[in-house]
Amino acid sequence: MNPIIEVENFTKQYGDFIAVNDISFSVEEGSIFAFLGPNGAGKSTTINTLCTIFEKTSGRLLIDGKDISQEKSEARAAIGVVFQDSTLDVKMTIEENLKMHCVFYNIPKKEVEERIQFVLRLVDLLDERKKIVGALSGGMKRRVEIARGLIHYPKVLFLDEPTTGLDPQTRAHIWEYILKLQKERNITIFLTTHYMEEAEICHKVAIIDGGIIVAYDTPYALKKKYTKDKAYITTKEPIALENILNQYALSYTKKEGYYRVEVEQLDSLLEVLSQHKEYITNIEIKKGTFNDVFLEITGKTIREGA
Ligand SMILES: Nc1ncnc2c1ncn2[C@@H]1O[C@H](COP(=O)(O)OP(=O)(O)OP(=O)(O)O)[C@@H](O)[C@H]1O
Repeated sequence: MNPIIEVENFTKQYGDFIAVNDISFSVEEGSIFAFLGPNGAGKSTTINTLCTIFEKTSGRLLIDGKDISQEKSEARAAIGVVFQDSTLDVKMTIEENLKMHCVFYNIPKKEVEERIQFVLRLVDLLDERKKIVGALSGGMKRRVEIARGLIHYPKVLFLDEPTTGLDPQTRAHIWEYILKLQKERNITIFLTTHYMEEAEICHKVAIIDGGIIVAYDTPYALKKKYTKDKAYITTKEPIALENILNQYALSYTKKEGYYRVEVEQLDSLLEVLSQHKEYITNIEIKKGTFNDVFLEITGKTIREGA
């Protein structure tokens, strides 16, 4: 697969403050990539630089093979952006907002209607096109922004925290559109998020903390590397269970009414269970979560739900 975004040794300083510190990564064409990190980690700085809004301090950033500093307009033509804060004109209709964007991108007049229909169909807003944006719900506004970000048919869509501030049902809907875009249109999606479950849906995730990429891989590989499954065992013979756990060198914590066992070696756990099976009254195995990944790597939990 082709990398459509290439970032090499990117650094961004605000005065003396280094907001992003020498990061490198690439994003494959047609994939969904998440930049996951807490407040102030450097996500918006990176996205805004890639979108040619901020100037880099140093490094090389390419979009669709175009250097964003030297071939700014070519790079811009390849990207669509949905910002954290709405930039729609609330006094205008959906259609008028989109038409204004067509002018901005020099879209030939004869193509405007076809494009408006195309992008509004993608986000299921075709019948609402005459509605004033100010009267729409938060979720609908976000969908209009996504439609607007697609009107010039970009190869890459940048979404800065696309679902922040939306209720869970609306968030799920926005995700339906994101997945549809990627699947049906092969558009590369680059999004920032602080929601763990959103990062989990993406093909690749880069975890950024304090301006540095601290991990970069598929969600599956990150969980495999940084988390351990846990077994929750309830027994009629606690002392016997402790003895076997010690014998197989499995770490455990005694809790009120059950034992929490770190599953370092599945073989060892299976041995323990088979030797102790007549006393076990309940067992539950929990997989490691993305929260565990983040905690393991950064030593802290990420702000959720903001
Ligand atoms: N214009 C600026 N001048 C000075 N410092 C800035 C400026 N913009 C951002 N910063 C600082 O750079 C760091 C990274 O900020 P950035 O907005 O990129 O983080 P973020 O990960 O996007 O966080 P959030 O989730 O809050 O948007 C933060 O410490 C922030 O205070």
